[in-house]
Amino acid sequence: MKIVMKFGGTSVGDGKKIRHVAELAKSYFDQGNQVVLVTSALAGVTDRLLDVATAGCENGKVTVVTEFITALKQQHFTAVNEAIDDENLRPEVIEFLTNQIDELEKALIGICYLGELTVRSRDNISSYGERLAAPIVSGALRSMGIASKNYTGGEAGIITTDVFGGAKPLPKSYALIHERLTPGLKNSIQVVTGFIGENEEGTITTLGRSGSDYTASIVGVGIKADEIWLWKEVDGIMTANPKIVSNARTIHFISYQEAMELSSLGAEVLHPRAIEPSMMHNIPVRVKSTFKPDFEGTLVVTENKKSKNVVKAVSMIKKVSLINVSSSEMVDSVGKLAVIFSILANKKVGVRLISQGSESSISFIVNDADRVKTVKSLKAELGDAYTVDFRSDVSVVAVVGAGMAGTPGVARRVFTALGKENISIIMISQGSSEYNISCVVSSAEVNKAVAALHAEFELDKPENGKE
Ligand SMILES: Nc1ncnc2c1ncn2[C@@H]1O[C@H](COP(=O)(O)OP(=O)(O)O)[C@@H](O)[C@H]1O
Ligand SMILES: N[C@@H](CC(=O)OP(=O)(O)O)C(=O)O
Repeated sequence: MKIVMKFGGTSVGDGKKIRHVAELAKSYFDQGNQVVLVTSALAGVTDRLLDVATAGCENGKVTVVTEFITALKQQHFTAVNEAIDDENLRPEVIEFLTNQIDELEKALIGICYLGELTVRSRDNISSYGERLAAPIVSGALRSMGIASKNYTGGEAGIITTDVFGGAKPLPKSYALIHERLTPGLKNSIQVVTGFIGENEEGTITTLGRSGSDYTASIVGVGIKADEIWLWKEVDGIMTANPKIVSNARTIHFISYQEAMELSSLGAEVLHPRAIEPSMMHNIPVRVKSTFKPDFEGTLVVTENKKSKNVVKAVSMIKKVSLINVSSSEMVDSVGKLAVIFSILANKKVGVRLISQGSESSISFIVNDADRVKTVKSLKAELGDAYTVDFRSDVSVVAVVGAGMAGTPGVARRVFTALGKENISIIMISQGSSEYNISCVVSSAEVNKAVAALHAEFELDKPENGKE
């Protein structure tokens, strides 16, 4: 089989974990599979890179950068020593990392002096997490006797749009990936950085936070993989976030559509765009636990295997704000909603949920980070005839499942379960696909809401009797 294996930040959290990841990939390669490995940054590194860049831009303190660089070197050099046994290989990897970290330091110091952090330089800075991880993973494989080479996303052929922080691959990427990675498939494991690509001028871009899943899917299409495996710290896609609901269960089969709905409704287990390339080319995606490799995990495929559960999973979105726009001007008029959403589009604000209760008002959910500019621009551009209110103490809870389509009574069960827990519903939204029902509730009650819906739809019970 031809498999793309992606390992997330927790899976490559330190040198010992990287060694485990390399052993896992090697075991599948030794069984006769062709493997391309996509790696994320070591856990927490991307956040720290962005934090230091933001701090450097705001306070200009070069010492903050130098202290960070010392710690970053220490962390990655320790990982090299833990992951790579072959002492002859270590100096080469250390030299590669040193050069990368020197470049990074110069870029960060430049930000301190200029006091400016553009979207382009944010992408450049945040790309270093993966660029430092990939040579260590590749070195660990070579140390185990497997031929291996590491590539940045751009070097592997991922050429993207110019949308820094949310770039998408250009169609020509797939042929390039095929041309560049296919020759090495038979006798090596090639390691590609997740999360990053480059635009047509060769400038680094990123595919959005948690974008390494998306990279795996893109590479999978490029090399015409039989399967894409996303290795995680959890057992698979589960009926709820297991950190919130302790009796959440692994979902054995889920359709592409359901997985996409779940991830766009907050289940952090997958990047929202990750499924799309695989779905377009009908490549099965398997979500597995790095720490329990023999467990089958979740298979994401086209066909939605019959499940007795109408609801497959419950998810939630935190750090959002509810915006409400109302005006009598909206009654009996044409084009007013277009005006409102154009204002948001011009400010590059994405809308996560919409609900229109009456002709005179519309409510929608945006990321909390976009709240201030959303309210300010709506007030400025709509004028005094409109009222713009917001609430920032809210979260979204959603039930997702293809079985909900055409099944009466699901909404009643959602509202009753929340009502029994005294949880007030602030806003409701259902897509016409009927694959989800989403409710906005107070953030203080969202964990309770997830647990209540998980219990109501008996998601703690084995699906189709299967453990
Ligand atoms: N429905 C869900 N199923 C599984 N994990 C979920 C779900 N919702 C949220 N999560 C969270 O998603 C994370 C996925 O695992 P992780 O190894 O962090 O992935 P990655 O490193 O690839 O981003 C876990 O921390 C888990 O708590
Ligand atoms: N390192 C990037 C990309 C990524 O996908 O990471 P992870 O697989 O650990 O979520 C991020 O933190 O956003």
